[in-house]
Amino acid sequence: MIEIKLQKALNGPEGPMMLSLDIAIDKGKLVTLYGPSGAGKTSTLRILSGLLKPDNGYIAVDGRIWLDTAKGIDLKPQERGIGYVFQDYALFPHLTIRQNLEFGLKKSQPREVVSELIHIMELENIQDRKPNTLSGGQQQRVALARALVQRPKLLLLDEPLSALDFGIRLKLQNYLQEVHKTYGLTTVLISHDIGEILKLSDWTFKLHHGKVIQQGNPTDVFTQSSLSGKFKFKGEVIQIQQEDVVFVVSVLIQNELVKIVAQESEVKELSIGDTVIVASKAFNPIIYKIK
Ligand SMILES: Nc1ncnc2c1ncn2[C@@H]1O[C@H](COP(=O)(O)OP(=O)(O)OP(=O)(O)O)[C@@H](O)[C@H]1O
Repeated sequence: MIEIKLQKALNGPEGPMMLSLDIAIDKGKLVTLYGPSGAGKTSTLRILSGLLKPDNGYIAVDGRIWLDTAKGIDLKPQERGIGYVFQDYALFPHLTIRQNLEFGLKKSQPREVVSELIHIMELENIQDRKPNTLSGGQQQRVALARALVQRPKLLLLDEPLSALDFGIRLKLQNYLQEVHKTYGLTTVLISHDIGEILKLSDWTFKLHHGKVIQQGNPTDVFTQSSLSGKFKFKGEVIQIQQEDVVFVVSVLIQNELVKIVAQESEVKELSIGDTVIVASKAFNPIIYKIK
């Protein structure tokens, strides 16, 4: 169990803002922080890792106190047993992949830890290459492996997949799920991708202006609108074509092109490049297994 109580005055996007949290995370769970830019998600991870000092705070992980400002306890980042993965992979460019992982080994650790991670993360074929010869997805796989070298108790992931293509992101999500289970991690993930959150996480905290405004099972947190019988997707208008008396609007949703029949009154306000919501009354949705 991780207990987190903290307060930190921040310069929010609209002026001074108090990040104020009192939350608990069960051991072994993967939880997500979701919320608009500037809500305080990254600051929360930085405080958990010890990189940012809160004004007041108490953090205990499995009964061990990492931070207690009232008692003057504040463990250094390297004493906290944390793996941290950022959106940019931050690998050492002059080291090979294997060397990047070995760099993180503590003196007391056997080198086999690295070989095991190379195996689990399927990095065998690229272990002797330098980071700049790898794709973004491969580099992020390495960054994830590197974060696990020291066998952290807590894995912090700050939008690690958001810079990657949709297909690669799905694959990396599978790796994430795999290592989270294999290593019995407790993981805190920041994500803006609701599909990713639904797929990966056990619990979601919705943050706004430094406060948790909603928390729960992600299906409950994100499907309130679908209880009304609707489902909806966000997409970009790619093409608008007139066909007889109706119009066909092509909308790019994720990486799929969806054609929607619309009336003249509906397309009047639309232009190519607009971001739109495609919504439907889900009277009879069809579900296909794709994997
Ligand atoms: N050390 C600091 N002192 C004061 N203000 C800070 C500090 N670090 C960050 N901030 C401000 O706190 C606010 C919240 O930042 P934070 O990075 O935590 O938001 P976020 O929810 O992660 O946003 P995003 O989704 O854009 O990454 C921002 O307005 C930021 O400028």
